Amino acid sequence: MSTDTPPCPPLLRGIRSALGPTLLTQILQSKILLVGSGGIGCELLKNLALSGFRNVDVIDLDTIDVSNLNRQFLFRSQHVGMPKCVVASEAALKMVPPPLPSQEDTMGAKYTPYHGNVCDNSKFNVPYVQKFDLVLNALDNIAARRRVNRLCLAANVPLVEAGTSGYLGQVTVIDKSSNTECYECQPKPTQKVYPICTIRSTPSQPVHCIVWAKEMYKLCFGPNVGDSMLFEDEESLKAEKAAEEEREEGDEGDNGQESNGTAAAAAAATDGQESGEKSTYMDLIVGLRSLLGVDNANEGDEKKVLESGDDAKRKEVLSKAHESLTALFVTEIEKQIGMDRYKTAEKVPVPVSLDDLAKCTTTITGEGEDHLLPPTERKDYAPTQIWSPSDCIQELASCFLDVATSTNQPLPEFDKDDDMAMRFVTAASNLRSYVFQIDPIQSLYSAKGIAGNIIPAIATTNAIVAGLQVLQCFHILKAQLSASSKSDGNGDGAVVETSNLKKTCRYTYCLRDKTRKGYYLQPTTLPDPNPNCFVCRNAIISLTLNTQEWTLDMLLARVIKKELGFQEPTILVGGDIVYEEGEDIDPSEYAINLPKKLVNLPSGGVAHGSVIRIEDYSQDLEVDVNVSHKDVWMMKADDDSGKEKVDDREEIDKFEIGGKKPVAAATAADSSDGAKDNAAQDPAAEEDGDDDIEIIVDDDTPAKDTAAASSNGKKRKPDTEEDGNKAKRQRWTQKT
Ligand SMILES: Nc1ncnc2c1ncn2[C@@H]1O[C@H](COP(=O)(O)OP(=O)(O)OP(=O)(O)O)[C@@H](O)[C@H]1O
Ligand SMILES: [Zn+2]
Repeated sequence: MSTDTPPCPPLLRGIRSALGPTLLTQILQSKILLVGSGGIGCELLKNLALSGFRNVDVIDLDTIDVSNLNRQFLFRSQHVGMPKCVVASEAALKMVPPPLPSQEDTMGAKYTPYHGNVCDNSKFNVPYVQKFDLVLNALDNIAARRRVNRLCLAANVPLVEAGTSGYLGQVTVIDKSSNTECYECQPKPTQKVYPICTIRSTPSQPVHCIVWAKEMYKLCFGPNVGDSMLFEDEESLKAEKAAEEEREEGDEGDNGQESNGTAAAAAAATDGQESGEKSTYMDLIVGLRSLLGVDNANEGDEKKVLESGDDAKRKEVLSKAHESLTALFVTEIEKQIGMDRYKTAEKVPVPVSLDDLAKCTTTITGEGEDHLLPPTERKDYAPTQIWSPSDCIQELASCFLDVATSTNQPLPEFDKDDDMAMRFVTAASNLRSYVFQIDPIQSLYSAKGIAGNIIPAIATTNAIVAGLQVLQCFHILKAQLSASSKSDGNGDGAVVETSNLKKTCRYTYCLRDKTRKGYYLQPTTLPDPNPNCFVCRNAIISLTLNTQEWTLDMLLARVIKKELGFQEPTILVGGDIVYEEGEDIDPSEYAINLPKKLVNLPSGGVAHGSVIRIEDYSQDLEVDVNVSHKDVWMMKADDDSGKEKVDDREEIDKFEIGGKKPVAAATAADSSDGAKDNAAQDPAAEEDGDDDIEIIVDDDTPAKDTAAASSNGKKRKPDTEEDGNKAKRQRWTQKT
């Protein structure tokens, strides 16, 4: 970067007075990458432009939605549907103070949009990031943040990371050469944790019913029926039955005492259905999927199951839907009551009335009499209305008809912004709430808030956080400037001084309530890295799973990609490659190993005590994984008995990443109990990959501690720097 001082554009004289001419020159000449041009990103772009930054790349994968217009102020209604990064870059460019007339060409500002996913390694890789003086994150999900974190570490470029959640926000600087904590040094607490048995059989809050309805949506329309935690087939039931028998044997050996006195534990032990017997609705729903064309569709298939005017088919769909809904909301409920499942429950469930269910077959959509239309098609419809049970039935019927007339099969994963998905989830969850007498019944509008786990975005918090990010940019540029001038001062230039951002940059919290000293912003020093972080410290990871049952495919999808965030992994066992992905690599070469059990992999296989090496050149990441074999999973009861209780999740699905993987911030800060740190994972329940997920784990898993810490909504108010560092248990739960 040249240090010639260009003349100052008139509108930047204020900046020059405040920061000095040298830093202004640095600002004018620096190259910045901004990832995300949503809520924070729009604010940031405006700040960058008005501060004089002239060379900015903007990456965003999204297009503008009407719902963005209230706070993403660079967008107007005519921009709806256009790429965010394009519109935002154009708007910001117009705000860049114009150069002096004589400087037109050399001072020309460039705001370059890239409409794409930052995880796309072919475009946004280490050499790309190395071109920048610093990177700014304005993202809303963990996967993308994780990706940028790794790219910046690999490229050794400082990253200004930020997030907001309602009135709370935080900004920090991650810099490899300054030895700061990285984004992944502290694992991210997940937002909600619900016991599986609560969702399946003992719901008590609207949110339990909504989580259930989202699983039901997956069961009815999802790309893979087995992905729904409500799915049952012979095989899974057989395994469940075997597990139960084992449990019973274990209990006998323990004088037959109930391991945990709580009603939830009792329900968990038997869960939703008698072991070995499918729920009454299961086969009907699987049949309905097939009738709707969910299972038999091929990609790009233009054929609809139900053409307009085909009354016979329409009748068939509605009649099958009626049968399934009756099984779901009447027969199965009666069966459970008959089995005394709710003997001790405060409220015994009440099946939906058969009269209401009959509305299913009379539902009409499109033109017709008002009273026969589903609620969302009526003239007076408003998303804040509360639907009666018969409204819910009609809405569900219309969803089934929509799917039958759609060519877009199988449906994508649940998305709160998808109209049909929200209609389905609102109706199904409310019917369940009616059955279990849970208040309040939700409107579509409020159900959407719960289903998407939405904390309303506060434009002011975004603005404050973006302001703080730009202040950090000034500090970084200043430190880079002083480091380069010191290096130059060595005469021969042989020793390159690196900037230490810990001296100048701050981790800053944006608080809702004032600190004792009366401040709403709480700056603290940049934390040191977690020595156990496998991303920035190359720490060894320990992994416990059933090596005789897990296949390489499971390991790859559930642990290596989903948990550890590898993008293009190469997996080595005993020094030999057993799997490889990436550009120029033939995926079929190692495909043969994917279905193999870990113990049967080449080079001696993976068993207790084996070490697997995983490398990812796209992220410049290598890690060793110490594997332990485990096939019986015991868990501690949450009462004081200290007695162990069998974890009743699918044995095969269980794994534990522990020891060397950074522990959850909440438990790390609060507890010295190592057992808590090793929360068993339930990958089946962790389908979604972003911040908005509800993780569903069983009762008594230590993950509960994490959830409590992240969802209690109370944030510590750090008054001193030390307090501020402790408050990091709350970090990174932000949405935006
Ligand atoms: N992997 C990614 N690559 C590029 N851009 C991303 C990626 N993930 C998220 N983004 C972008 O980051 C921005 C985050 O901003 P923000 O959350 O304010 O926007 P939003 O998703 O439109 O808001 P909301 O979710 O509240 O409706 C979005 O514009 C989103 O498109
Ligand atoms: Zn780290």
